[in-house]
Amino acid sequence: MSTHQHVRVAPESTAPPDIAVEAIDLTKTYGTGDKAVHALAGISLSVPAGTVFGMLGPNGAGKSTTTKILTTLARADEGHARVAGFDVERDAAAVRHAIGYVPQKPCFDPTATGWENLSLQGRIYGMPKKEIARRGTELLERFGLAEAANRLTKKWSGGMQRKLDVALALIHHPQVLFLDEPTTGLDPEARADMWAEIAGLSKTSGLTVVLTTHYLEEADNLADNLVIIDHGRVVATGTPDELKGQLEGETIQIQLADPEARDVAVAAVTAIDGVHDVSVDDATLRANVTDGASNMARTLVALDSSGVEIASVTLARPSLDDVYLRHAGRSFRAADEAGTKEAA
Ligand SMILES: Nc1ncnc2c1ncn2[C@@H]1O[C@H](COP(=O)(O)OP(=O)(O)OP(=O)(O)O)[C@@H](O)[C@H]1O
Repeated sequence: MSTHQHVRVAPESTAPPDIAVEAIDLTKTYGTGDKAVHALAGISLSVPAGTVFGMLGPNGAGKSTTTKILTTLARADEGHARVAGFDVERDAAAVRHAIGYVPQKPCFDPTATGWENLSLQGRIYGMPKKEIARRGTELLERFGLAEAANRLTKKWSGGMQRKLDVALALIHHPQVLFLDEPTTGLDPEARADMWAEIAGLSKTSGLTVVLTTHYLEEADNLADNLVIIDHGRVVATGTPDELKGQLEGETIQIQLADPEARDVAVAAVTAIDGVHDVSVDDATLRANVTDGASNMARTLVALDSSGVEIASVTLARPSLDDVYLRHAGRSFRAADEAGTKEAA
């Protein structure tokens, strides 16, 4: 792992398991009494080896806590987890050797060059000098950092620094790479670049990647399978397409001119046959419709007859936001904002 600590060499393991990560009923409470925060209320998940797995959830959902337990940095109160075939509690040292971990906060040394950072990381893992040089060169080239390798990393761009963090986590050839919010704070171009790197890692190196994100688009783009986490529980699981496929038809999204009209609007739309899962968040009303074109027309007529003014209307295929809304009862954005406020 990429935190600066010594780890023992892993015991001989048999062939890599088909399931790279498995968690069963993990619970975790921080604090006690009135101050207790139930961060995890029974998280279970299973990650096939060689795939990208997404843990998607709003701020405060429990993604980082789950990652910390799987990377041996925190202990669950209850439940079990195995990573790369090793139990996270009984074989913690073996787990640490089998994984790379990129936390939310940068872990490179800004006062050292890229090359010095990689070299130090290799020494922490007890790798021979020649192997550090070989693997370091390979990683610098793979991430397009070779030209900058001898410059101080504090002068690198945010995207380059993030890629160095990933390279550091990969120096010792881990089987499973954990990425905690890998693209938070990056500009759109650097984010797209990082997505391409992450997708490439599992496709070309057979690495298992477990990433946490609160970007719906990131999970949709990258994850072969994902869990949606809300309030410390898994509320939905599947491939992005399976999850979206659970919602039949299309989604109508209507921006109300006056948020005060939302109750009247919901009542009017709910009464229409073929319109389901009507919800409203501030001034945005959403509903699923089986036959988009004709139900869109009926919806607009119903709102007009009820005296509800409309600012704009869109019709779209269901997104992961709609999946989240169905399971959590509120939009992802609203939950994300609430989670940020709770944590403050
Ligand atoms: N060390 C801690 N002490 C007390 N409460 C904590 C601690 N770490 C996390 N929490 C709380 O546990 C809950 C889950 O936090 P966690 O960081 O796992 O969520 P998250 O989904 O990763 O969110 P974020 O994206 O904001 O990191 C939150 O309510 C958070 O405030």
